[in-house]
Amino acid sequence: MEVLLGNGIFNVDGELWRKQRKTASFEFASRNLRDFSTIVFKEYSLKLSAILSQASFKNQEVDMQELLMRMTLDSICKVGFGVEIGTLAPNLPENRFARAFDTANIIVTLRFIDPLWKIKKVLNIGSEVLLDQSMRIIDDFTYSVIRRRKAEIEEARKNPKNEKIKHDILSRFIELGENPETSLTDKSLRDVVLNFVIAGRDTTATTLSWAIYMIMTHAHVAEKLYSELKTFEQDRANEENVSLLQYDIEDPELFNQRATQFAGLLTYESLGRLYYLHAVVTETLRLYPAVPQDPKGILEDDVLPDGTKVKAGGMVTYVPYSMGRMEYNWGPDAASFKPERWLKEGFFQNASPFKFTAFQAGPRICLGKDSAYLQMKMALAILCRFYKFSLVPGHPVKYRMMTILSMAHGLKLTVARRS
Ligand code: HEM
Repeated sequence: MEVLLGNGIFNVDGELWRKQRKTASFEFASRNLRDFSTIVFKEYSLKLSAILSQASFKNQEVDMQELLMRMTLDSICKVGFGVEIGTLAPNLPENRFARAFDTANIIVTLRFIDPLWKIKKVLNIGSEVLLDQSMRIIDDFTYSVIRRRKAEIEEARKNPKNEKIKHDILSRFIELGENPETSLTDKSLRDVVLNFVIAGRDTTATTLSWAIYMIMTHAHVAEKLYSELKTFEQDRANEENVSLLQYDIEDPELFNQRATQFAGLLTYESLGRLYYLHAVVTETLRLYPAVPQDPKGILEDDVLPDGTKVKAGGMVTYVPYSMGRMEYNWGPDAASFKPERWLKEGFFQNASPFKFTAFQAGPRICLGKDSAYLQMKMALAILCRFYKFSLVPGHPVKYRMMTILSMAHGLKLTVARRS
């Protein structure tokens, strides 16, 4: 994976990992990044809502997984390096960076099962040529953003009065790297940014796709969620002293205005009160963990706590997909989608990360978990409050066998507006 991930957090161990983990944990805990992400996630969820509204008026089918991939790519590029790449526009434009990024991601992953990839690389043929071309596009784009950000930060420093504080992860890493001891080269900055894009994009989009699939195939869940969101909306409107816009679902303009008004009531804190929604997302990840299996190399001979001997040079894989479905862990109804299992007297109850392993556990537990929940809850709150989804008859929902558990043929659905 070196060509794509370099020395980024995913791809390194030891000191290189420890340093990045420390800086990134600090950043992820910052209020600035959280507030900036909340604004970005809201803006892009509303863009998605506008596209769905248009599709519903025109009775068009949409591929929800594709739209969600566009939404999360735009969001992570904005949060990660402060750039608007605009793939979630109504005409669904092509974007060179986005295409190259998808191509490189697929080819690098397929190297795991293609014994000939090294030969192809040496001879510069087949998929390795395409990978090379894609990496050039990705690197050109990323390095040009890094240079631009550095110049902006330099310029702002000359004019302290005009200093616009940038909240994207890249700007923060550039600033943190100004201490000569921790100074980061452009290559290290490139690795940091691309690792975050990889970490935060497909994982969130596929989880949202599975969540919508679960919601539309479990009518009682859709209704419970809708009812939680309606109550929330009224409570928040009362708290903020705003009167909710009266609207007719046949009026596109008013309908979109109303969705925007609802989004205005969604804050980081208030999203924390949507326990049923939180349970729906978590139950989705139990059955459809975005990282379904997570292999690790063995450095030294060792004995696992249950007595299993493992040998240096081999591999151990923990499998969140299986662990999420074991009756031993979840009881006899382990195979059923039941968000209620996460609630006690209406409040969300977390499980140990060693039991619910979708985000890993221990020192390398996912750093973006809270950010992912923030984005997923923001998007689902708006979508499930204003739309009802139906699967296009006959559309096959099948697994795609890649590192991330996505749907092989996308998620084709029709959309109806809700009052
Ligand atoms: C549903 C969404 C997500 C899931 C299921 C998920 C899952 C995971 C898993 C399983 C790992 C461990 C990988 C390993 O063993 O090396 C991981 C690591 C990581 N995740 Fe996430 N992730 C999600 C979203 C995000 C987002 C949105 C971000 C950031 C914007 C993010 C940032 C990271 C980072 C930086 C690591 C590496 C941590 C380390 O190696 O120390 N993740 N994630």
